[in-house]
Amino acid sequence: GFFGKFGGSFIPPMLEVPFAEITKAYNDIKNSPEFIEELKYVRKHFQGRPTPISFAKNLTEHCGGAKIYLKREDLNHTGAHKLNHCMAEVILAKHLGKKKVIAETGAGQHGVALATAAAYFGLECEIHMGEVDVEKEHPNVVRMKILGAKVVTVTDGLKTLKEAVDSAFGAYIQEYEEAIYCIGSVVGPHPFPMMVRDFQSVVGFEAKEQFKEHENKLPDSVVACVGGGSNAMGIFAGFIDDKEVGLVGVEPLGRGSKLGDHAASLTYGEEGVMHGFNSIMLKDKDGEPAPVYSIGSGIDYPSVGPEQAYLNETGRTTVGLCDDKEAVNAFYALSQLEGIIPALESAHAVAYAMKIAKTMDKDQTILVNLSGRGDKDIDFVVDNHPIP
Ligand SMILES: CC/C=C(/N=C/c1c(COP(=O)(O)O)cnc(C)c1O)C(=O)O
Repeated sequence: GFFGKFGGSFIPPMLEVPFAEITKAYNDIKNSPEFIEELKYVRKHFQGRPTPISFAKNLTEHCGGAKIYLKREDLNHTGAHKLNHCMAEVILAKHLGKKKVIAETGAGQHGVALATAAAYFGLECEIHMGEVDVEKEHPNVVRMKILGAKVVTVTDGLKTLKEAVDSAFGAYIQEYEEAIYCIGSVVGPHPFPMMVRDFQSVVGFEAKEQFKEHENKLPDSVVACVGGGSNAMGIFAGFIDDKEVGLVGVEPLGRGSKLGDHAASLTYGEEGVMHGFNSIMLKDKDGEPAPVYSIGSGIDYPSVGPEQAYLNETGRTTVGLCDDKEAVNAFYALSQLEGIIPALESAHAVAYAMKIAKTMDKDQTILVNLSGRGDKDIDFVVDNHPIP
């Protein structure tokens, strides 16, 4: 369960057996024809996969350099990439005879996706969400409830994503016999980072084939925003062995580089264990997870997936930065130039692509993982950042 020195499973002894069960069940089903067939079926007939790759012609001309392509995970059912792992996590939960799934959510996309998968497969769903995010991503809270999920509002600490994970894990520990934790990204104790990356890899495999239909070659750069790292690992999966393809994870610089004003874990963090895994995390002076901030509720997380940390340390991936202002600018630019309203998280990847496109030749190409749509963000953005 390690990626170099990163990853592992730092969990209380009482969870050793439940996590061993999850790991065994996953290893049992991941190559079984039934699991593969069921996942293929729900992806095609329920999620609406494959999602297209769109050439952002107007955005490309606006930037005046490399051609920008978008992998449209905003068109995946529920409006983000999250359903790719939630459907698989709930199939695994059923295989383990679980009655209930528990998770955290920040942007509410993972919460909506898990509630959707739980409704589809007939399981109970409990989502923990920071009070700040309950307010800010209100449309997604309403969707979770309509879908039959119980939403637990978390009022500890900063009342955002990190606290939602703490709270959800605490609830899971109380009922790990009949429930399973369905984590929202490539984070957490082994086997979660591996499992979620496997479940998201469909995005990268689709994208590699689709991109060659557009350009008859591979992209020069693949760009994705990084919160925990699941949408990035998913699209990177299709290109990881093609060394000529640059892989860029974009971290949120929020209000600036002062600790507490951003969530750029790989850029400013150091090695440390939190939420059951060793990775590169932002620490306060006591070595605890530092306060973090981003305009994107799904990327304000003080650590990052262990595989992401490993790929960055070995130089296979590089890190880009995007602050709130650039993200809002990209949110409006993509909307007004391409007719696509992106999630604020995804807007970080779009903003970075816009930045590097200008420095690249017109025959070069950038593929952005457009991880989600911005419906959840429209009131917050318009209320705080007037439409240009
Ligand atoms: C699990 C906590 C993260 C959430 N969302 C993260 C997110 C992210 C960042 O998550 P990762 O892909 O795992 O880095 C990117 N794009 C969209 C549309 C997102 O909603 C959530 O709760 O919905």
